[in-house]
Amino acid sequence: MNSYQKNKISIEGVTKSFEDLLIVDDVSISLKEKEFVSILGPSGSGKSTIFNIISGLMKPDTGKVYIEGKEFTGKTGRVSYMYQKDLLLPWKKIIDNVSIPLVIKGETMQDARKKVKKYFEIFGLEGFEDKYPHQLSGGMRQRASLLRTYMFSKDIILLDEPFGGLDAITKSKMQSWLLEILDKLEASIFFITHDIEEAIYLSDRIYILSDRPAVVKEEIKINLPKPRHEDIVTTHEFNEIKKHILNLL
Ligand SMILES: Nc1ncnc2c1ncn2[C@@H]1O[C@H](COP(=O)(O)OP(=O)(O)OP(=O)(O)O)[C@@H](O)[C@H]1O
Repeated sequence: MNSYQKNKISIEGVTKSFEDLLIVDDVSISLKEKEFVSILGPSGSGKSTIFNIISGLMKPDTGKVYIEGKEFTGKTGRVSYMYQKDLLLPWKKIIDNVSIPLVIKGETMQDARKKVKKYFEIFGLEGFEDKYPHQLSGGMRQRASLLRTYMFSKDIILLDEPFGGLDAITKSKMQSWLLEILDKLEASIFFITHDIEEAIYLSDRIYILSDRPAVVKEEIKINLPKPRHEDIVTTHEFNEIKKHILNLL
């Protein structure tokens, strides 16, 4: 990553309280083009609130949200956002679940199906277009949710603990898969997690948040070589970063 890259997202001086309880305190963070940036912090520290503000679902009390340099504070519809519990509709086939964002944007079901179909291979879902969510494994359902999110807006994506509900083995497979397809997606991704190893393994940069109210404690650049493989988690460099983060939290 170099300093000439454009900001896809930047939030500046964002503060948010709920009923006099300060949750987010003067947070300024950014995401550059094609970057993968994690927001790592304790449970309940205000991470999802920051995503709600970036996506425009919530207005900050103070501060501003910019997307590609334009002000977007309180405006929805520009970035993809996958919630922690983003469920597929059980009564719809996978292809129709994934088509929803395009249909909401006004495309016919037929056109939407055609457009999403070409991404089934990248997302490891080829051949499962006409299955229902309960016929897929947990990892596949999560990939289908990710694809649905990606179809809303392909260039800027917010992922709120997308692998949080998966067992350790599936989670590790999903992380490796995500790293493999990142180049093809050509997206800039903000990723919420409270899993330190996940954040180091996947990210170009990590913002470490404090306990509530969330303030940015440190911004860490992850200079581990790419492409990254699973065994990187056993290296000295990886463990040094992990130790540093553990000391901060
Ligand atoms: N709409 C709301 N009204 C009142 N309080 C809220 C609201 N949204 C969030 N909170 C409170 O703000 C705090 C931060 O919540 P948030 O979901 O942003 O944290 P988080 O870091 O994403 O947590 P987790 O990792 O557990 O999902 C919590 O104490 C929560 O109860």
